[in-house]
Amino acid sequence: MSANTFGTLFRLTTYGESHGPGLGGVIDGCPPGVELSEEIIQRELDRRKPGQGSASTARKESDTVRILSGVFEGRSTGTPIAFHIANEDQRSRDYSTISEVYRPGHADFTFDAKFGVRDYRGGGRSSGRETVSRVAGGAVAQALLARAGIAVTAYTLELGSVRAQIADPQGAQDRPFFAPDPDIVPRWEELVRETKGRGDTLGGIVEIVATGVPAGLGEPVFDKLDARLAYALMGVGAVKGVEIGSGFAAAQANGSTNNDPITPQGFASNNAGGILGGISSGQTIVARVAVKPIPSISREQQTITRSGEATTITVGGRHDIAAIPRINPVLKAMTLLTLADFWLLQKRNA
Ligand SMILES: Cc1cc2nc3c(=O)[nH]c(=O)nc-3n(C[C@H](O)[C@H](O)[C@H](O)COP(=O)(O)O)c2cc1C
Ligand SMILES: C=C(O[C@@H]1CC(C(=O)O)=C[C@@H](OP(=O)(O)O)[C@H]1O)C(=O)O
Repeated sequence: MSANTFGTLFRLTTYGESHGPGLGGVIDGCPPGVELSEEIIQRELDRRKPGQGSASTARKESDTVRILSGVFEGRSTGTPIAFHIANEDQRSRDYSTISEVYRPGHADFTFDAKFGVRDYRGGGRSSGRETVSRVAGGAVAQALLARAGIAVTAYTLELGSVRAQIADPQGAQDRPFFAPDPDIVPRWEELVRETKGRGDTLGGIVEIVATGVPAGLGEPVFDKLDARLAYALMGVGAVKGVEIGSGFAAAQANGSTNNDPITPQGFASNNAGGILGGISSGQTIVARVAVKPIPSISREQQTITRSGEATTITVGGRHDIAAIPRINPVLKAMTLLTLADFWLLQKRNA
């Protein structure tokens, strides 16, 4: 399996760089008959595209998707679904300052260490722009899973250290900033303004909720559902931690409080986050992701040149202040791709 392919039965292969002609991917393994169109994929891409909200990069990309194969008269045909998204606003000349100098916190140093050649115009393959292909692939997984009643949502729980109250997680999907609590949005907007004014950036926590997942998805040993979900989510740039259910808080709990009592009517709580022994329990799956602050900051930082000499850098170009909320649909997509894979596996084994 190529390092650019995700999944086993439902596979996404992606290509493209931030400043190349475009990005895209191929979905292999989607059964025939799934309702699909450019509009259906575009709906998801529109949630991620740049230029929306005060935390977003000023780069203007319409992220218009073109389906090249695998869909006929509004349905998947069972053949590879290929899609392409053209880059429209590279303005690559803005990026000359990072050609010889490594940005602290970004992948410039490690990319050079690995490949010895780096397309310095923006983040290249390491750019968050690469996630556009994941969202398109996730939209295909969403269409497949909708037929089974499985749905995924992802919303901001914390921006910086300002936490939202979760009153209605299920209804959160279409709210501004993908926030479960609309009252928090003005406070977050103010935090973004103030942080941007200091030439700095923000991280946060995103919560992901999957409903309608039947009991039995996942494998008991190496391909545990929680392990594969963490792999999928950690594979997104800027993600630094993943927890399932009560997660890190479980370390301080007792068995008596952390266990979810089982009654004839079902589980009495959901500290497990919907997964026990690597297998879905039929409860709602809950994961949280820690997102680090954007590394490209306009404040002076200490670094080195490609030849190892000490220097400083003040990063220019067009950058997000926070990957949140644009990362939210990406995390949703990675969860959908993971679930689609396990769902097909379970159907095959049934
Ligand atoms: C949706 C999204 C948008 C991002 N926007 C930026 C950005 O504008 N500038 C930047 O320096 N990093 C941005 N990042 C983060 C970097 O891509 C990421 O930190 C980098 O690839 C290094 O990977 P790591 O943080 O996982 O180690 C973004 C990430 C995502 C997922
Ligand atoms: C363009 C997007 O976000 C980009 C994510 C990103 C990064 O380093 O992750 C850096 C910036 O772009 P560039 O690669 O040109 O420096 C952002 O604008 C996008 O998400 O569509």
